Amino acid sequence: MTETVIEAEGLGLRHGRRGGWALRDCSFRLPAGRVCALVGPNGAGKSSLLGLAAGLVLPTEGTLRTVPRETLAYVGQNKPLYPQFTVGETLRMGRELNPGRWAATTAERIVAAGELDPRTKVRALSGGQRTRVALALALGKRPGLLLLDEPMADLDPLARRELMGTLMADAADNGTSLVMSSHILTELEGACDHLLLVDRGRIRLSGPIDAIGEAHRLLSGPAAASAQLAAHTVVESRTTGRGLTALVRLRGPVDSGVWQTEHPTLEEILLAHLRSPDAPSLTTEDSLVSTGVRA
Ligand SMILES: Nc1ncnc2c1ncn2[C@@H]1O[C@H](COP(=O)(O)OP(=O)(O)OP(=O)(O)O)[C@@H](O)[C@H]1O
Repeated sequence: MTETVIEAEGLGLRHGRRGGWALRDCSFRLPAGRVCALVGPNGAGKSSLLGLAAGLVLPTEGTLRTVPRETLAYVGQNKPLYPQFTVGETLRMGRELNPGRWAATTAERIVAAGELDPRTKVRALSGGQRTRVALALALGKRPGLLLLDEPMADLDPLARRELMGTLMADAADNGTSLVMSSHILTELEGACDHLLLVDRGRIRLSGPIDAIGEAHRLLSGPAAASAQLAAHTVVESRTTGRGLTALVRLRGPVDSGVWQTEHPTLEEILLAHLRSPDAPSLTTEDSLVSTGVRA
């Protein structure tokens, strides 16, 4: 089995003793070398999951294993940087904190691509410019696993495209595993090959994007034939007049004389799951937690 960079089992998190569960009963495995989209609506638990993976908070229940701390980098939504440092001092700090592994050229190239003057104080930077410095610091660390909480949120479209390209190139060249959160799938689709859909603190979908796509079909047919759907796992079904459309996971053959079958888009799959909170979740083969596998 491929190396694992995150393995969660029965993971749960409560913020404070009186708080509700931000995450509950989450089990999944992220194989090394994947670029993973962590998607879900506002308040779903994405930041909580990244905070747990980054070791910023401890689980209330269950376990999460990940890579050693020195090979992990995390860029949170608030981009914690020292405001009184200049950009140049921030990169020097990166070098001093990561002796022997600091990728000076990578970090400097990211900063230079944003035309940032190394003498500018961090507090004088815009939100998007701070994101750039935070990404330079994170990639400079040459992480084995890079966790990014809504990295693209305050970047303009050009910077977004350029930095996404830099992240992808780094992942390809150095085998960096990436987890990027967003509540907008289209922001990450195309760049990612693995998906974690979190909703109301639960993992709803987990696995390679190809496998998740392949597992689902969109069926259209007469509402009168709806009983036939019981042979499959129905994620969502909608009736319009005499017609019925259903997003299903097939468990056997479909009568092609009755149903028209299509491959749904990833967005259709996600939206159907979000609209149907009671639909069973799906964890595809290689992201199943197998007891005994060490990270
Ligand atoms: N520090 C905290 N104290 C108390 N509750 C919190 C705290 N942080 C998050 N929560 C709660 O935990 C749940 C999950 O929040 P989280 O920030 O992980 O969601 P998210 O998916 O990242 O959302 P968004 O897309 O809006 O950033 C929410 O109900 C939120 O109110």
